[in-house]
Amino acid sequence: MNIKLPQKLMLLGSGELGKEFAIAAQRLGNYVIAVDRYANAPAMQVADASEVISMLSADDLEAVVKKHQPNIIIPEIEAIRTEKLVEFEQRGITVIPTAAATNYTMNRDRIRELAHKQLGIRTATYGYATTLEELITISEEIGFSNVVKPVMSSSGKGQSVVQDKSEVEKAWNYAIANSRGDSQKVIVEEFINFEIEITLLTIKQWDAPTIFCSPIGHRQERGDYQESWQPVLISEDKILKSQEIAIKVTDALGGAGIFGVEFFITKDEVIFSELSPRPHDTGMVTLISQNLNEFELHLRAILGLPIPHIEQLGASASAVILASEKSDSIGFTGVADALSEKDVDIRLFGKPNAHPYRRMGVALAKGQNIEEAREKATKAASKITII
Ligand SMILES: Nc1ncnc2c1ncn2[C@@H]1O[C@H](COP(=O)(O)OP(=O)(O)OP(=O)(O)O)[C@@H](O)[C@H]1O
Ligand SMILES: NCC(=O)N[C@@H]1O[C@H](COP(=O)([O-])[O-])[C@@H](O)[C@H]1O
Ligand SMILES: [Mg+2]
Repeated sequence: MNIKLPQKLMLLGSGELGKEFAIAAQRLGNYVIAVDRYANAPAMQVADASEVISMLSADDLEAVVKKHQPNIIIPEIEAIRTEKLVEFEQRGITVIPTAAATNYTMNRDRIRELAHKQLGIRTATYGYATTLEELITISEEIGFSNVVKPVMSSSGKGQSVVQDKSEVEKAWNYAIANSRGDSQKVIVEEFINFEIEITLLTIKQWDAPTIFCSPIGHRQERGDYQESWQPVLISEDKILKSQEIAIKVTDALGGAGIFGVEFFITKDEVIFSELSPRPHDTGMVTLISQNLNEFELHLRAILGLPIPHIEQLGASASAVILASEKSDSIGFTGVADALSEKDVDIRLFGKPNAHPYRRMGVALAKGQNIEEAREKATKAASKITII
């Protein structure tokens, strides 16, 4: 592939991940159109043009594509009318990684069937339910503890850990209330008592072999990421096993770009969880931990540019800066204090409003070892107050 620059790139979703991607794209002189459901979204602040639409509306998508005529469409969130992406692809616009992949990965059941049934990959034992009665039956089959999630949701929305039968109804109501669109289907998974969970950033290229970043460890609360770090202390065998699974799944999905492939690592096993066909939130640690961050890698893979070498720069960590209340006018204090330590950096996303647990920024740190890097990132994040 010998691509001509600049390209016209349309981002569907313009949050913190899109913002860093847009910056990477701009650095190579590309033209970026940032699209999201609200005005002044992070990526819009650094894009050449922006549009506010409902990305679940085929008509809205048609209108912005017709107006801006992008060469490449880059989904940044899951909640998109993916059937419309198929149509764009048929008309010759490149969709990253492919229109079909975005559809598979936005439905937990579709990607799970592909990985487990079609490809024979080890996952948590699971089942589905479309009514409370079905959920009770399947929960008892799988056993407790288990995890209930809407098939259509992300960032832990609608997800709960169920300890026993008395908690099933609450989990059902919570999942249905927080399900995207009008889907009434949930997945129940056996609770995996993992030693560590990792994201394997996997870079699928048009004309070159798939390559990997060093695995990223992370800690989640309420199904949402709190801190991540790189590298992780797991055996070479387990790394190779996770790479083998990542190749299988991403080859089945096709196309090009970065994928965040999530695994649970137990004492003896590598268990596939799910994947994002785009940069991963836990991968924000690469903003400090690698010579090329996950956004630059995504861009190079999309444009068919070479990636001669990915260098891991040593023990690094990220910690999220979360809002604690609802607000329409955002300010930060404590930034100077947070930046006073060596090898600490922060990103404040510029989201125009806040609500409890909304991710507003991230602290990044390097240390002598992982413990120190995590401590520094967490400490820096805790110094920042949203006012
Ligand atoms: N079967 C399970 N056993 C143990 N923990 C689980 C299980 N499923 C999910 N979790 C925990 O919840 C987190 C979020 O789950 P999952 O990745 O499926 O949700 P998500 O909504 O897609 O999140 P995101 O969009 O941020 O990746 C996991 O990273 C893990 O910490
Ligand atoms: N796990 C997926 C993820 O982290 N996605 C990132 O969060 C944004 C939405 O944030 P918001 O909900 O605060 O608008 C998305 O646009 C993307 O950048
Ligand atoms: Mg996940």
